[in-house]
This record gives sequence, structure tokens and C-alpha cells, in this order.
Amino acid sequence: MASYDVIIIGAGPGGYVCAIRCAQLGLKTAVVEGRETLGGTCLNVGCIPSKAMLHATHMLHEAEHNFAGMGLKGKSPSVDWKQMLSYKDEVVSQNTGGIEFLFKKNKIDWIKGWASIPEAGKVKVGEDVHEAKNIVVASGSEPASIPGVEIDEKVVVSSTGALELPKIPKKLAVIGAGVIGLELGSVYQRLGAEVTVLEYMDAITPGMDADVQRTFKRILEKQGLKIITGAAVQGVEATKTKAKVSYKMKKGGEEEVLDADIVLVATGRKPYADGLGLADLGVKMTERGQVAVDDHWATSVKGIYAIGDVTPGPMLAHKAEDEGMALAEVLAGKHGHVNYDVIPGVVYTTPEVATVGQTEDALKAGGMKPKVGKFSFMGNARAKAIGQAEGFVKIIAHPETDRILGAAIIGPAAGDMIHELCVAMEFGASAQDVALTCHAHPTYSEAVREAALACGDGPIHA
Ligand SMILES: Cc1cc2nc3c(=O)[nH]c(=O)nc-3n(C[C@H](O)[C@H](O)[C@H](O)COP(=O)(O)OP(=O)(O)OC[C@H]3O[C@@H](n4cnc5c(N)ncnc54)[C@H](O)[C@@H]3O)c2cc1C
Ligand SMILES: NC(=O)c1ccc[n+]([C@@H]2O[C@H](COP(=O)([O-])OP(=O)(O)OC[C@H]3O[C@@H](n4cnc5c(N)ncnc54)[C@H](O)[C@@H]3O)[C@@H](O)[C@H]2O)c1
Repeated sequence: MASYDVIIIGAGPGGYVCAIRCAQLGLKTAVVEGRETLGGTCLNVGCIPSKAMLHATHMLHEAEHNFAGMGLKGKSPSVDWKQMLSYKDEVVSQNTGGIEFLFKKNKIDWIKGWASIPEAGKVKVGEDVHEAKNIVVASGSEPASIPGVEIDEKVVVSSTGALELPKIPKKLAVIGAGVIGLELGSVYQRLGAEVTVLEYMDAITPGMDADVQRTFKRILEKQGLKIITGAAVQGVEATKTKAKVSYKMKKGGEEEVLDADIVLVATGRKPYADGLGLADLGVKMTERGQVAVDDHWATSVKGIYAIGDVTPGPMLAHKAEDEGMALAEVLAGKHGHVNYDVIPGVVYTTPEVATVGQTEDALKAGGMKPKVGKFSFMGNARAKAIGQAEGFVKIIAHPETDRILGAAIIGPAAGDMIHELCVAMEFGASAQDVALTCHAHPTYSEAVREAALACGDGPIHA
């Protein structure tokens, strides 16, 4: 048994970042993690392995579809599936090992095992009870299914199963055209699977800018993904090797059946706090099963805090990380703040899709007539040079003050480019501020400047 200033439960992006900042601020810190490796969902079965698979399959797509046009002739590569999975596993272990190194460097104790909280100030792991002035719950989330669909991780899989399939399926049915469905759907489509995505809503990536939704869907369909929107999945019947997905079209009411070798259930994730004993402690939860917190991530029980996917807000690694850093500041007696209005969201398909802040539609629904500056990558020399000129940058600014309120990018490196606009928003910049900033040529970022110019007197290359 040991005594700490802070014990954090869960070593995902929320927990590990919080631990590192706590240690840097001089607090005696331990993290309890039940998995074999650090890094949580994100590093082990989420962000990192999915991006490794997206990268590898994007390379394959380039070789198959775009090399010859650039004068790179020869046989396209064949897929060694086992090797591709080992490459993904190697990327994961480099990253999880990196967190272990950072823990040692910062003198953070990793208490291995599953934690419970018998009372405020105490954390139990196995037979050991540790003392902590503060406890941070960073226990994350797990896949959520829908009624009539049981995940067996063999034929009916969550993202976790989809990242380690024994072979590439011939037919993959994906339930849900959200981030997971489209990223992993793209991976298998590029590997040659016939992929059909069933989405309940009338558009893909619900909540995103409608312009982006339409363009994104058109591009994905051109790549070969079959996307059926307005399709309510009713259930899945699975045998040992096949499955039938039944769905009902919301408009006409037709009942349809889709045959598949593998079904990926990508209908969202739910907070995970099993076994912690929060109910017995009287920790207040939201109606959606999240741990309720105040502005400083304090739960209803003194000395217990919560961050990341287990709390309300977008289920994103960087949201969890920001909360982890800010909470560490609070626990060290300083000020911690997260600006929830400027949290970017990125889909790592090709092209990438990145958004931040408000959408044009939401502002219009609220009665504002925002300025909209849009610029197509067709007018961007660098995007043309790599054959990715589909898509656009869209900046939404206040009609009177010109202050940037939101942005959406669909195009090459969108996930990196969005940060220029995040920084601009954090500094309360106007579209003109971005338009008057010199941007190097030829870069994709010039499209951001052109979209900012489009909020004023107009872009140059359109
Ligand atoms: C396929 C996929 C792809 C994703 N891609 C992205 C992406 O590209 N970008 C992005 O921003 N987000 C992405 N996400 C979401 C991202 O993974 C999560 O938002 C992020 O991991 C949340 O971090 P967290 O620290 O709150 O929780 P988690 O990362 O879920 O970590 C929680 C940890 O707590 C541990 N734990 C739980 N209970 C206990 C206990 N009682 N005792 C000990 N340990 C415990 C768990 O084992 C886990 O390791 C993706 C998710 C998935 C599934
Ligand atoms: N690049 C990233 O940042 C990234 C990548 C993967 C996952 N994540 C995070 O992981 C979480 C889970 O991802 P996700 O894609 O599972 O969830 P999601 O919420 O993004 O998408 C779920 C989709 O399933 C649809 N759906 C729900 N019920 C349905 C039904 N019965 N029939 C058909 N469609 C149905 C929803 O309308 C929605 O479009 C998200 O919060 C996401 O932010 C992020």
C-alpha cells in the first residue's frame, strides 16, 4: 500500500496525459491500468491502429490507381495480410511503449490491475488498498450496439474485432456511417472487399456541415463504397461464417436484407465505469450513463474527478487529453481551462475531413446570416500535383465582426490544416486576419487563405 497526491484510473489519452502533467507539477502520481499495455482505447484499439491501417491501404490504393498515371509502371503490390497486421501491431507497440517510457521518465507509478474505489481517498487494486488525496476516473468507453445486434467479435464485430480479422472479408456490411464506419469501411474497400454502409440518418457523419456531408458521400461512393442512408437496421442473424443484416428503409418502409461475411457495428460508443463502485459511492451520473462533472471535472463526491470518454462531450482523444492537462493544473492549485468551442474533429479517410466550431446550418437555424468563404482545391496547385483536388475549405465568419466562428475542410491533410483555424479562433481572429497572413506557395494551406479571402473581397484563384 502506498500513498499518493493523485491516483488516476485508466491510462488512455485522458489518464496518461493527466498523470504526466500532475508529475511535472510536482504531485506524487500513480496510474492504475488493467490492460497489458498503456495508452487506452486510442493507442491499443482505436486512433493508432486504425491510422496505421488507413495509411497502409492508402498506399495500396495509390499504387493500384494513381501510380501508372505518374509514370510509375509495373505490377501493383499484392497484400500480405499477416504482415499488414504485424505492421499495425508494431506501430501500436512503439506508441504504447513510448508511454511506458514517459511514465518512468516522470516517475509515475503504474499500478497494474483493475481498480475500484471503496471510499473517497482510497483505491483498491487486487488485495492492495492505496491512498490518494485525489482520484481521477479516466476509465474511457466501450463499443455500443443496437437492439437485435449482438457483437461476437468473430462475424459481428466492433472496431476492435475489425482491426484484427483473420482474413479480408469478401463482403463487409457496416452499420453506421459515422467516423468508425467510414474509416474502417474505407480500409476494407481499398483491400478489395465489397463494402456496404447502412446509415439510419439521411446523411453520413450526422451533425457535420451539410455541404461537406454531400461532397464526402459523393467522393466515397466514387471510390467504391456503397452507402445506403435512411436505413434503420433491425437486426443481424449470424452463423459461424456469414450474416444477414435486415434493415427497413425509413421513407418507403421497404424491408431489405443484406448478406455479408463480416458485419462491423459502428453505431457509437458508451461510457465505461464498470467495477469502480461509483453507484455505491453516490457519484452522480447523467441520463446517458456518463459521470457527471462540474466546470473543474469534479464529480458529486469530494476528491473524485472524471475526464475523457466517461464524461459528457465528444468522445475524442484530444478532448480527453485537454481535460487531463487542465485537471492536473486544478489539482496542483492552478487554473485549468478547456475551450469546448474549439475542439476539432477529423475523419482520416482520403480525402480527410476536418471541422471545428459552428456549422453554417446551425448558425442559420439560430437566426444569423453568417459570412461563408469557400474555396475549392481545384484552384490549389499543390492539391492538383498529388491528384487530390476534390473538396474545399469553408470558413464561417460573423456577418458584422468577421470573427471566425467555424470551419470545415475536405481535402488533403485537412486534419493538419484545421489547426491554423483553431489557433485563429482561440485568438479571436477575423477571416481577414487569416487572409492577410502570408502563406507559403505551393501548399494546401493556401486554400485556407483563399477561403478567408472569400469571406471578404474574394479569392484570387477562383
Ligand atoms: C477505432 C477507433 C478509432 C478512433 N480514432 C480516433 C481518432 O483518430 N482520433 C480521436 O481523437 N479519437 C479517436 N477515437 C476515440 C478515442 O480512442 C477516445 O476518445 C479516447 O481513447 C478516450 O480516452 P480516455 O482516456 O477517456 O479513455 P480510453 O482511451 O478508453 O482509456 C481508458 C482506459 O481505462 C482503463 N480502465 C477502465 N476501467 C479501469 C479500471 N477499473 N481499472 C483500471 N483500468 C481501467 C481501460 O483499460 C482503458 O485502457 C477512436 C476510437 C476507436 C474505437
Ligand atoms: N477520427 C476520429 O476522431 C475517430 C475515429 C473513430 C472513432 N472516433 C470516436 O469514437 C466514437 C464512436 O464512433 P462511431 O463511428 O461508432 O460513432 P458515431 O456516433 O460517429 O456514428 C454512429 C453512426 O451510427 C448510426 N446509427 C445508429 N444506429 C443505427 C442503426 N440502427 N442503423 C443504422 N445506423 C445507425 C448513427 O446515425 C451514426 O451516424 C465517436 O464518438 C467518435 O468520435 C473518432
